[in-house]
Amino acid sequence: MNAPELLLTPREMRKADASVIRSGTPGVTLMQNAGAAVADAAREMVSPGARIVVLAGPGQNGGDGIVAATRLREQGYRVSLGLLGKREAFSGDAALVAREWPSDVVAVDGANLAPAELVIDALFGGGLSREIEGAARAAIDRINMSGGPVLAVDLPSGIDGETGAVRGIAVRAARTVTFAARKPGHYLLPGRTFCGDVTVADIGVGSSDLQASGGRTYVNAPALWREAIPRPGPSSHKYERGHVLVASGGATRTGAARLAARAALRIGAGVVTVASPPEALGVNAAQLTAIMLRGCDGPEGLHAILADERLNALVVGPALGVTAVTRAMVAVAAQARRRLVLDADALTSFEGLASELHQGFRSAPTVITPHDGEFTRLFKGHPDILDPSSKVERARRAAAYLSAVAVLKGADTVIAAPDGRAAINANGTPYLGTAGSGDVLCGIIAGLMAQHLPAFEAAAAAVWIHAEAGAAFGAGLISEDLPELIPEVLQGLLGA
Ligand SMILES: NC(=O)C1=CN([C@@H]2O[C@H](COP(=O)(O)OP(=O)(O)OC[C@H]3O[C@@H](n4cnc5c(N)ncnc54)[C@H](OP(=O)(O)O)[C@@H]3O)[C@@H](O)[C@H]2O)[C@H](O)CC1
Ligand SMILES: [K+]
Repeated sequence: MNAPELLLTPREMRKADASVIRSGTPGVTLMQNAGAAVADAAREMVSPGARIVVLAGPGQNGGDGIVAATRLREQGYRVSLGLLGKREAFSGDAALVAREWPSDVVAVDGANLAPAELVIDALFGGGLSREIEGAARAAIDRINMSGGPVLAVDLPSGIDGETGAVRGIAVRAARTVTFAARKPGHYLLPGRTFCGDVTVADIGVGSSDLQASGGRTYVNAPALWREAIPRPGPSSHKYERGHVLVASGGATRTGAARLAARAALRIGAGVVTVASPPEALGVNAAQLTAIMLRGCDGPEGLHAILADERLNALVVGPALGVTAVTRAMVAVAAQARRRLVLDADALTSFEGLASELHQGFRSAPTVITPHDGEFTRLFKGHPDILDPSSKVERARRAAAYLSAVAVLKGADTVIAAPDGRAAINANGTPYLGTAGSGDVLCGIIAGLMAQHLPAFEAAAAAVWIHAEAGAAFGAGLISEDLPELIPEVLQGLLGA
């Protein structure tokens, strides 16, 4: 089985580098390896002898660029080197490799990009620390205007490796070669859209060095949770596969619960029940077959239903209304100590009241699934949670504060656990932005938790499966399609 792919922030990457250097490999060897990998990628992009302009910044990223320039020149390419700053200003390993460049250099603003068949962007990588202005900004502007392909070293210059943010301006690359491990900024938006194809070069950083970085952010992919997906045994009966209860909204707001319920059943929960307000029983009954139905009159009704201990996973929120009654439903669900998924109105009903949920979920696995708007409303008054510029960090802090897994939705959905693990999802499709899509996601999460997946694995698997189903369908997707697409995705995962 493949190991989960760890993503390292620039700070964590520096710790990994330090670990390599402690074990005896000099830093300049890492730089030589990095530059050689960039040169290899360049050779794949242009024909022999092509004109290549390398633009190098003042740090180690520039050093990698100079190594690549030197290699490519030796291999017969017509290479010119533009520096941001003076050649003498390089320090450390970059100063060592700068001495080996045998030809002239020009200032970055004097580099002529017009004849270049390839521009190698080595202005800034993991050391970018502020907004880009002045000569560097003008250089990036010219790279983007040049119209030719750009190969970025480690990160497209201007993209923050931790957050994926554009620090004022950023290079638009056709390809990015990064080293040892991808960075969150390669996956988080908008960074992802600037990178082109990203490849990871092995520069001699071993897996124990990567572990030494302390990184706990992963790409969300089956390697992270496939082993946890249950396969029913020969003697399993339906209640062993879990019983999900989905709370329905009133008579004109019942569709969300049915979407969640259908998804929970499709992902393998043995039994699924919709808990319906009395006035909505008719409309729900008319549209449910394999899914069971029970009348549920508000929080007291929910409390009474939960006397049945076989109900082991709950979905509360979709289309329930932003009201004190919804808050009371959440309180009943939390006190019932069942696996719990909270979305939509369950979260918005606690606008500015996250403190009422603080640690309320400690006793049972809980997942919250806000999009950005719901997240901002829920954590109003909590700058420590809302302010970090990294989406991963915001999700992580929310998870720690609530003792719940936080799924911060979007085109770059982040899943974070209270223990600090986080995953960034990358297989999404814009077609998932359709009414009811989030309700289906809640149902998949609850269906997996009902089958005893731990909350983080359930949430991460559900986000991936949901996205995979949406991407498989493509144009014309509506939420009703999503539960019906789950079997194929599941069969692909389980090989059955
Ligand atoms: N294992 C690896 O991954 C290796 C990667 N390598 C490469 O090293 C870089 C990181 O190198 P570092 O020197 O830390 O950082 P940078 O080269 O990205 O940039 C630092 C310099 O840039 C200046 N800076 C930062 N932001 C700006 C800005 N907005 N405008 C102008 N100048 C800026 C910064 O100046 P300070 O004043 O902040 O100090 C530095 O001068 C990594 O990306 C890889 O490419 C190694 O080669 C080996 C191993
Ligand atoms: K770069």
